[in-house]
Amino acid sequence: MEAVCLDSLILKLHDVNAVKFGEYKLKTGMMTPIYIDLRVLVSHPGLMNQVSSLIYQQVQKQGLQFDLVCGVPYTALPLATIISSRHELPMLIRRKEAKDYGTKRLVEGSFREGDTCLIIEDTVTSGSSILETAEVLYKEGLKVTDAIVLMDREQGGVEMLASQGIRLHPIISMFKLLNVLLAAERIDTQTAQNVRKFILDNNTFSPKGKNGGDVPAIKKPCVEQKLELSYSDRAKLPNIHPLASKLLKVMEEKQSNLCVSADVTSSEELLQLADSLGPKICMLKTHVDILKDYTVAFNQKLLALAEKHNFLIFEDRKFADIGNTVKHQYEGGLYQISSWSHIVNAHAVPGPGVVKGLRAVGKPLGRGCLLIAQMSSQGSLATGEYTKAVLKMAEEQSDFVIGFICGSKITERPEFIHMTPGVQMQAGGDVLGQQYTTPEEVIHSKGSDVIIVGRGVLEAPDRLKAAESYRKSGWDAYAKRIGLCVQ
Ligand SMILES: O=c1ccn([C@@H]2O[C@H](COP(=O)(O)O)[C@@H](O)[C@H]2O)c(=O)[nH]1
Repeated sequence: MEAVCLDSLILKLHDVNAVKFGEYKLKTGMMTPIYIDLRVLVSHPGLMNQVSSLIYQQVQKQGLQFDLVCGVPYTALPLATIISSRHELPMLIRRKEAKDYGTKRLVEGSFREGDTCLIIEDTVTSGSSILETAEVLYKEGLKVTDAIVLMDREQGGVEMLASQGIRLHPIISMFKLLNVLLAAERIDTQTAQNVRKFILDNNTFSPKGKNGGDVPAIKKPCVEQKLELSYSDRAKLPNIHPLASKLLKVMEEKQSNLCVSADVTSSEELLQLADSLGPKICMLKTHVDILKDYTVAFNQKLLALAEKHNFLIFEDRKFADIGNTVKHQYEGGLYQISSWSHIVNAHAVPGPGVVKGLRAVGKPLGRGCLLIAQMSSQGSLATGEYTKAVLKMAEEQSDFVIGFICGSKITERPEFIHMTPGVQMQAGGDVLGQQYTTPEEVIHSKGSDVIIVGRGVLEAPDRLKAAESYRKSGWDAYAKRIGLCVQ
């Protein structure tokens, strides 16, 4: 399969007038200064092949598992057809309207109830077209967990679909497109600024408010008006948890939103890592139970290094039992986690009692907890309604829950900190189902606050150099997210 360079593809799309600047009306009725018209692809078979290759590369990168593909009618139909034919993947065709003769089916093709269907789309604004297709497929007994889109206008489609339990994997973001066209002098700075402002001001996703009512659509920072708070602004919020405030201050001071996941099995190596990478990180994450030579002295040494280099310790214990049991697991046993780890995390599966149990031990010590709202591993069940329930649980115990382990921002409440594992410089995955996203994607596009990096640093030939690259990449992505207003 040919390797497709994203930047040159963007320029080619511009060449064939698939990217238009002016005044256009979207499906939603909204007027837009940029219109992506991928219908023209049918007149450019070479380009159509390249786009199809890129979509399939993304399917592979994400390690998606599915039984069938289905293109959203009509523009994505030929794309899905090419992918289906080239890779021998069975395809379905969704009809927009049923025929009034014959089988009257809305979905053409053979499938079994319970089969998983990957949706392929050309452009996403709100995500409603993908959802409409998914709903038709659901009615036929099919499952839809993932969708791939060539062009994401970054107006809330990813978030809306995530709220419905569908992971959307975009290939080109609106901001990437603008940057490439600007760098190639296809558009001027003013045009790029106008489009950016339009995109940031017109997010279509309105999550349901606490009482079930609509809340305003998510707003991001815009060119003239700063809407998103910086880490240091958030640290000063009146009702922020003191530990979350401390973390945000550390992040700002060290210009680091990097948490290194110290997944090594020797105490000495872990302490050496903490000492050498300490200046680069805001947090060190441990799995204390993988140490083969753990002693109580280890805790004290780690705490001393955390003070020396001003970082927090996060024991990734993933508590998941009834309140009474997690209390013991947190406070006692061999590891006495509450005595040295500033932050722990928990699954919400047992219900609010798990947080109550941890809180009983951790709150008097000034500790904090992250709830696992989503996971980076392939096929994770922590999606959709589950993620929403986790958010609700956090809101109800925000005197102890300081944020989330998640793939992307799940709430606009600035007091909560979003931390994302599964980060490497190259998107991809491992053979055991881990899925990687880049720092830029996690912080800039997905709106998370902290990148958690393990093997990206640990397996690098020079760990310090790698940690510095991740620190810089995560920080630059944050600066870009926040700094749009001060350009
Ligand atoms: O959803 C999750 C939750 C936790 N993790 C943990 O983060 C690190 C990631 O290590 P990499 O080497 O960067 O893959 C690891 O400790 C996991 O237990 C996660 O990956 N995904």
